[in-house]
Amino acid sequence: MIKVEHLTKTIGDVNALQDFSFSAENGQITGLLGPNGAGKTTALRSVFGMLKPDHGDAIIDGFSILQNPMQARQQLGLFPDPFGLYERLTPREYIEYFAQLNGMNKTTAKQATQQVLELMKMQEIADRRCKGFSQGQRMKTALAQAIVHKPNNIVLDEPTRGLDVMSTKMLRNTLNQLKHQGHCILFSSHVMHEVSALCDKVIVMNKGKLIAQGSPDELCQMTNQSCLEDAFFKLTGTDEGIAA
Ligand SMILES: Nc1ncnc2c1ncn2[C@@H]1O[C@H](COP(=O)(O)OP(=O)(O)OP(=O)(O)O)[C@@H](O)[C@H]1O
Repeated sequence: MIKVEHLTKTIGDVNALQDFSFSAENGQITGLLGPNGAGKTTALRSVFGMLKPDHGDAIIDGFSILQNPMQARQQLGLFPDPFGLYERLTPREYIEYFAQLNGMNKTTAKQATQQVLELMKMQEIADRRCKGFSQGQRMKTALAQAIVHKPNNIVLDEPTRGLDVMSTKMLRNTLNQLKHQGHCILFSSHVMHEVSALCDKVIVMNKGKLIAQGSPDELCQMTNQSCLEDAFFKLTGTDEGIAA
């Protein structure tokens, strides 16, 4: 479970986060939805401890990212940009390396890597260098790296950006599987249909602030609209950043 408590961050002249609080529960997919510049990435970077807020904290499975950063980070899997993979490594080498970075010894890391390669059905590409991989193969490698240490919580910043239809579908299926296994999944997006289709809970933010939260249906009811896109428009007063 991820609890974001009163995050506040000013960057230059911009109030990127203003007393921003929400929680993402286990066994649910929580979407952070907001127009361009709303503060989604800043919030997720604060959750991961890459950015120090001026005020507030993020608590991951009971560990404060500020007070206990090591323990808090060990409960988190961060989905990296699938286009930024180190191309000279094979998925097995890549995933094993990250398993060890997350505190596993060599033997345990090898076993955990084999398990995740099987889970993601990656045996055929496990020992090929990532150079020349398709989008789907890159996405699988990136996701496998994020979950190899079996983190309870998985954080993804605009995970489908640049992915083709097949890779997006594969990612959605995997996120749903992880949710059913009880993981807490938190991702940011401004793609409405993706958020509608995937999320149990949607956190709508704009200008660094929480605007509304609830299931897609609840947000529609709250605003008297029939689809999330219209509800979002009503809540934020903008259609900026809405992607088809
Ligand atoms: N390093 C920085 N320097 C200056 N301003 C920044 C910096 N990082 C973020 N900001 C500003 O903080 C605000 C929030 O940015 P953030 O990237 O968190 O938004 P976002 O919701 O992720 O946007 P997008 O959907 O466009 O990626 C924006 O106004 C942005 O310009």
